[in-house]
Amino acid sequence: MESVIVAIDGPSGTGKSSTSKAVAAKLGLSYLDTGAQYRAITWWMISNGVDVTDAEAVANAASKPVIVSGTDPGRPTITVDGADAAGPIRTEEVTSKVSAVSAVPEVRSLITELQRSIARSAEHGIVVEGRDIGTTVLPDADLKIFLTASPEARAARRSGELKGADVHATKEALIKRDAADSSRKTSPLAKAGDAVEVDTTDLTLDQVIECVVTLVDEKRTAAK
Ligand SMILES: Nc1ncnc2c1ncn2[C@@H]1O[C@H](COP(=O)(O)OP(=O)(O)O)[C@@H](O)[C@H]1O
Ligand SMILES: Nc1ccn([C@@H]2O[C@H](COP(=O)(O)OP(=O)(O)O)[C@@H](O)[C@H]2O)c(=O)n1
Repeated sequence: MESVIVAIDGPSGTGKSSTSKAVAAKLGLSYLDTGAQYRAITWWMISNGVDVTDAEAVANAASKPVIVSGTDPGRPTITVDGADAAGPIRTEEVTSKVSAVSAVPEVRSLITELQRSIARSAEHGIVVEGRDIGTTVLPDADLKIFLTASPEARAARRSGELKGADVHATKEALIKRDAADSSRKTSPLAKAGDAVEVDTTDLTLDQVIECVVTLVDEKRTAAK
């Protein structure tokens, strides 16, 4: 197997970004954070006065922003209309509004096409992380992983990143976002039938990375 495509899905705080970046760096693959793309389009909607609760308004504006993702796992980047969006997409406002924007089918089809074209052009292969990569974006991925963890572990990890954040409030917000992402009509957060589920609650990040690298190696050996 020359080039390998790895899909890593799961809810917030399960370790998708940290695992995907490290696995891609170790194996010399590209890396794509699809959540950052949905956050970027949400940031553009907010900055341009689009009411994110108005699905029709969001759909009408969806093709306007130009979103570009840099796929080096050592230095992933994201720009919107040429402006660096890495900071602004992580605000609480974007986090609270992203599920509404990402549920709009027009947004999903545009971003899905963008993701497929990035995956196609990755010379040595790519690790793509998100919510619907194994089910919808790249159903033919060589390896699909679905990460899970208890809500308590996920909230503790997330609030550890946000200075002064209350673990209880973080847990409630996270559960609300999972519910919205899992219940939307168009490509909801879901485990693909052929994905390997890894519960990261009691694993260190290094153990999760090791587990995924081993699974990729096994796939490569089997394909020889
Ligand atoms: N297995 C783990 N054990 C402890 N902390 C972890 C583990 N995996 C990730 N983390 C930490 O949890 C936080 C969220 O991880 P991240 O990779 O951003 O998750 P996701 O992309 O699924 O939202 C980060 O601060 C990361 O360092
Ligand atoms: N493939 C994807 C990735 C993210 N998303 C949406 O984008 C949001 C932000 O994703 P993220 O991966 O940045 O979220 P965190 O897990 O990092 O908090 C999710 O809550 C989903 O609403 C999606 O719909 N499909």
